[in-house]
Amino acid sequence: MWEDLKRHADRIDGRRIEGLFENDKRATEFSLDAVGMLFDYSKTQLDGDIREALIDVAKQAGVEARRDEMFSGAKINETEGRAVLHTALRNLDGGPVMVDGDDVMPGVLDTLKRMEALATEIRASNVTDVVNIGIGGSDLGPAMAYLALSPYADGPRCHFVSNVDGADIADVLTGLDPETTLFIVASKTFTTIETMTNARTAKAWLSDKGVSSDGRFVALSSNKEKAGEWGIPEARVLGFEDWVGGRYSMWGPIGLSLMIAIGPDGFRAFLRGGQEMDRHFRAAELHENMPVLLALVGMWHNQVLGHATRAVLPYDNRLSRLAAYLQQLEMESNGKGVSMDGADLPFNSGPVVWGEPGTNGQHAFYQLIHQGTRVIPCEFMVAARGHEPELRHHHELLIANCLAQSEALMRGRTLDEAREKVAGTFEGDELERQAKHRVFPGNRPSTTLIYPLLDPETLGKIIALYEHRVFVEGVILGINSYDQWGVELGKELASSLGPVVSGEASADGKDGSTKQLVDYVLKNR
Ligand SMILES: O=P(O)(O)OC[C@H]1O[C@H](O)[C@H](O)[C@@H](O)[C@@H]1O
Repeated sequence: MWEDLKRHADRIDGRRIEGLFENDKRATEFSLDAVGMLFDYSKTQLDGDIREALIDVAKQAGVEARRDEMFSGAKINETEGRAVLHTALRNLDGGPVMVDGDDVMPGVLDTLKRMEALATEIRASNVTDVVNIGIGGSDLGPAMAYLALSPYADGPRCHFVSNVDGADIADVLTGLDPETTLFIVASKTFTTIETMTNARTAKAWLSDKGVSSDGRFVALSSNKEKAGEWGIPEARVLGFEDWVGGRYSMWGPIGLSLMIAIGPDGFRAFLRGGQEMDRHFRAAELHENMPVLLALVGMWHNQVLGHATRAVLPYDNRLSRLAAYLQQLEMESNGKGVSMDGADLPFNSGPVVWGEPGTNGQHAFYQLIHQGTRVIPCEFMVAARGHEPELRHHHELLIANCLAQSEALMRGRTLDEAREKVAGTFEGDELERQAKHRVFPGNRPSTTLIYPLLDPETLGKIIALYEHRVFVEGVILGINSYDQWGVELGKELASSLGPVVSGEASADGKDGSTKQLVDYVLKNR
C-alpha cells in the first residue's frame, strides 16, 4: 500500500499546487465542513487518487475496527494491558462504556459531580490563587486551556508549576498570599519527582509563612493511596483510572484548575465539544472524517514525502501553548520505533511538531518556511471572530495574515516576478543577484482549520480532533500510541546522578563527558 503512495509521489513530483485550482471545485472537494468547523486541505498536493490511496491505507490498517475497539473499552494499550478511554470522560450522555464487564460511566459521572462540587466551593471561597503543580500530561492540558479560554475565566487566578527548576515555583509563589492560595497536586502516579519536589516546597512555603496546610491541598491522581500517605484527605482527592493516559487526561480531574477558572458550566461545554468530535469520528465515513483526513494528510507529508517536521501555526494568540501541548500529545504518543508486536518500524514514526502563534512567528522563523531548503507542511488555524468586538480591525488583520501566509507558501514568487520587484533599483548582474534572493519556491503545502470563535466547546472539538488524529496515525503505523517507555531511561539515570551532582557519590563509572560536566558543577556552585 505504501508503494502505491510512493508511485503517486513520483507522479506528482514537480506539479504546482496552484494548478489544481483550475478545477473550480478544488476548494470544496478538498475541504470538510463538520461539527461547525471547516478543515481546508486543498492547498496540498492531494488529488482524488491520492486521497483514495490514503483512505485505502487507513482501511487496510483496520482504523475503523480499532476505533470501535477503543470506544468500547478494549485493551488497545497492549504493552500495558490497559483500555484507552479518555473519551468516556466526555461521554456526558452517551450510555454505558464497559471495561472488564463493568460500566465505567457511573464512576466517571460521580467524579465529575465531585469535581463540580469542589470547584464551586473553591470559587465561592476566599481563594484568590490556585497553583496547579504537575508536569507533562498533568500540566500541559490545563495550562494550555486556561490561556485559551481566558475570556471565560471568572474564578480565582490559576498558575502552573511544572519544572523541577526551583525558579518555576519560586517565581509563582512570589507575591502570592499563603492565606488565600490553594495548591493542586496533579499527578497520575503521584510519584513523579518534579511534582513531588514542588509539592513539598509548597508545603514548606506555607509552614514558613505560619499557615497550616490543612485544606490548602487537593490531589488529582489514580494513586489514591500515595495521595493519602502524602497527607491529603480522601475528600480532597479526585481519582481517575489507569485507562486515562496522562496526555489525554485534561477531560477529567486533571482539568480541575480549568474548571475552577471557567466554572463547571464552561467545563461541561468543553466536554460537550470533545463529545461532539467523538460522535463525528465514530460515525463519519473515512473520506468525510476530520480526524482521519487530518491524519492522512499528515502521513502523506511525513511518511510518503519525507517532510520530517510539521508546524502548527494558530492565528489565535490564546493558543500560545497549543504547540507545547501537541508536542506531548503527538510526539509522546507516536514517537515510537517498534510496532505493537515489537518489530522495527519499516517507515518513519510521527513527525517533529512545533510552532508558535501567528502573526508572531512571521517575524521570526517563517523565513525558513518560505525560503529554506526543507519543506515544512504548515497547519494554520484561525477563528472567524475574536472576543474583542471593539478591536475587530485587529482580528481582520490577523485573518488576512493567516490567509496571506498559506497563499504565499503555495504561490511563491518566480524569478521573473522577483526581477520586476527590483528592476527600478538595480540593473545588470546586480539585478540578477538581488532578484535571486527574492525568489520564493512556493508549492509548499498547508492546511487551514477555521472555526467561529475559540469558546470552550470549540476548544474541546479541536483537542479531540488532534487526539483522534494521533490515534489514526498510530493505528496505521501499527504502533502503541498509549505507552511512553522512551521517557524512562533519562529518569533512571537522573536518579543515579542526583547524589553525584550533590557531591555525595562519586562519578566513577560515568563517561568522560558526564564526569567533566559534574566536575564543573562541583567547582562552580
Ligand atoms: O501525572 P504524572 O504521573 O505525574 O506523570 C507526568 C508525566 O510524566 C511522565 O514522565 C510521562 O512521560 C508523561 O506522560 C506524564 O504525563
